[in-house]
Amino acid sequence: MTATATTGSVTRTAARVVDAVKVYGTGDTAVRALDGVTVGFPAGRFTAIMGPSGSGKSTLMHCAAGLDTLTSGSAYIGDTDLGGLDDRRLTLLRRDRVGFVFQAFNLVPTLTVAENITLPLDLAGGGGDPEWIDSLIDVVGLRDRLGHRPAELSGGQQQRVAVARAFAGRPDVVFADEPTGNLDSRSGDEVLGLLGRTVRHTGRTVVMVTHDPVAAAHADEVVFLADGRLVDRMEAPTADRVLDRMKAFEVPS
Ligand SMILES: Nc1ncnc2c1ncn2[C@@H]1O[C@H](COP(=O)(O)OP(=O)(O)OP(=O)(O)O)[C@@H](O)[C@H]1O
Repeated sequence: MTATATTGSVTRTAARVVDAVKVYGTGDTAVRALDGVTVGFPAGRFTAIMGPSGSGKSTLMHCAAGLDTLTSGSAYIGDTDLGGLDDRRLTLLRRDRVGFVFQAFNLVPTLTVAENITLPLDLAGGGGDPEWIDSLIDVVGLRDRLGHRPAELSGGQQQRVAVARAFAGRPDVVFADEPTGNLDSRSGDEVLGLLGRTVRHTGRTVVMVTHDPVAAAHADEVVFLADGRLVDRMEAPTADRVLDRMKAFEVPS
């Protein structure tokens, strides 16, 4: 088991990368998007990845989630080394052990809310755990909308469906990439509160990329990237403290 010793307790790591390097392109045009990042995302916690534009946040998330491969170094989901998996096994791992929430809600317009939530499980040929899905529907507050189609929902409600879908298969970790990018601040706040509640109520793990200090403040911990490197971690963040930390990245003019 992957375990990180912390003071007085042992924290399991739901996902981690070790010495992660990602280079896009070759020669003069090569970009070193990740430059030797080692970071673990503790199980049962909500972690935000922050950093200036181009610092490597999305690249880190994509490589940690098995959506993209590292140039060198290793990425693990639990104890599984993603580098050791062929395409088929990687696809199965993403399907069975990882959930995703994207900025665009990516719901199927012709399906109802209930059908969208269970779609990945239905495609996998399972049906999932009905009790778990039932409790998720309450956590996301969509019980009275189950027969609606996405077009009949607000943006915030659609993202709540996407959150329920991401957790439906009881994944080890849910990766969220700017999940509030398409929402007004009130709906965004609701979705972030929901991600936090789901982590606390279910003991699942969320890793979220954001550039918004207010969004990051919903997380238990923030990790900061700059120029493809991990430069800081902050426990119990507040929007003001995150903003102050981000200001330190700005180049004085
Ligand atoms: N497919 C790609 N091909 C070439 N370069 C890329 C590619 N994807 C990302 N990059 C480069 O890698 C670096 C890191 O990009 P990444 O998208 O991970 O940063 P980010 O912190 O998520 O940025 P943002 O906040 O603007 O979304 C940037 O310099 C970017 O231009």
